[in-house]
Amino acid sequence: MIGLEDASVSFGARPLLSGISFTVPVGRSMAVLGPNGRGKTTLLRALLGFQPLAKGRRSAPKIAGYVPQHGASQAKLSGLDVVIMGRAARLGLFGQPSAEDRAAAEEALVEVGACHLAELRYDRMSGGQRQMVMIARAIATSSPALVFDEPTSALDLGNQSRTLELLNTLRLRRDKAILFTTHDPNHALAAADDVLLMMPGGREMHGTVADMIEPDKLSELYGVPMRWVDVNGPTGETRRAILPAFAGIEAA
Ligand SMILES: Nc1ncnc2c1ncn2[C@@H]1O[C@H](COP(=O)(O)OP(=O)(O)OP(=O)(O)O)[C@@H](O)[C@H]1O
Repeated sequence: MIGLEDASVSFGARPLLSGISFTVPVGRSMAVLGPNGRGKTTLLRALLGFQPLAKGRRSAPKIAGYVPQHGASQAKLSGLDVVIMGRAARLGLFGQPSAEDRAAAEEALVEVGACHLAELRYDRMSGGQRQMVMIARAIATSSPALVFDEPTSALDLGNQSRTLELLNTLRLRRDKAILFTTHDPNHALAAADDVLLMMPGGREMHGTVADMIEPDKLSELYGVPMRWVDVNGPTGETRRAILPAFAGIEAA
């Protein structure tokens, strides 16, 4: 289980998170949505112990699979080496990766569909390729907690779709607590059970995807009118998507 209980974070005199509580049990996935600068990254960092709490408590396993929004450069390491680093916390200070660690890293690369990145230097990869490698690294930890900060932000639509399918597959195995931030409510529809809406002005709302991902709440969250649309899926099924009606978009 991962979560925060009555947690507050301040930067200097500025309170950013105030008495926030949520839990993500093993077997469920929660999406966090909120406007830029509202505190989503800070919330993840507080949960993982990278950001001190002014008040409250956090629950997280000692080793978590974490994909930060902006990964470090990992200069000159291959994709596989970066994924093997996900095993590092299990190795101790001077431990060398075993054949088993290597196999787990290779398996994680297969799982995210990024075997072709194993030998490529990480610092020469595109933003999207790095993101896939970092997701593999998180999976390679074998932690029961996976925490992703905007895991699809650098990905094209095809890779977004594949990554969301992967997140959904991980969700449906029901053996991990998964938390991810996103700016697209459709990502919550695709891969989450629950949603935390960090509303403007400091309020939070928490509930199931069905209760949280709906036009009125999202219009309030972003200040943009939202509407449901039906889109045909590849096998003729109807998929519901929720879209912003940006100014300039003509009525359908
Ligand atoms: N170490 C820090 N010191 C001071 N202020 C900080 C620090 N880290 C974050 N902040 C501020 O806290 C606020 C929230 O930042 P955070 O990155 O958590 O937002 P976010 O919701 O993830 O934003 P985005 O959607 O743009 O990624 C921002 O105003 C940011 O400048």
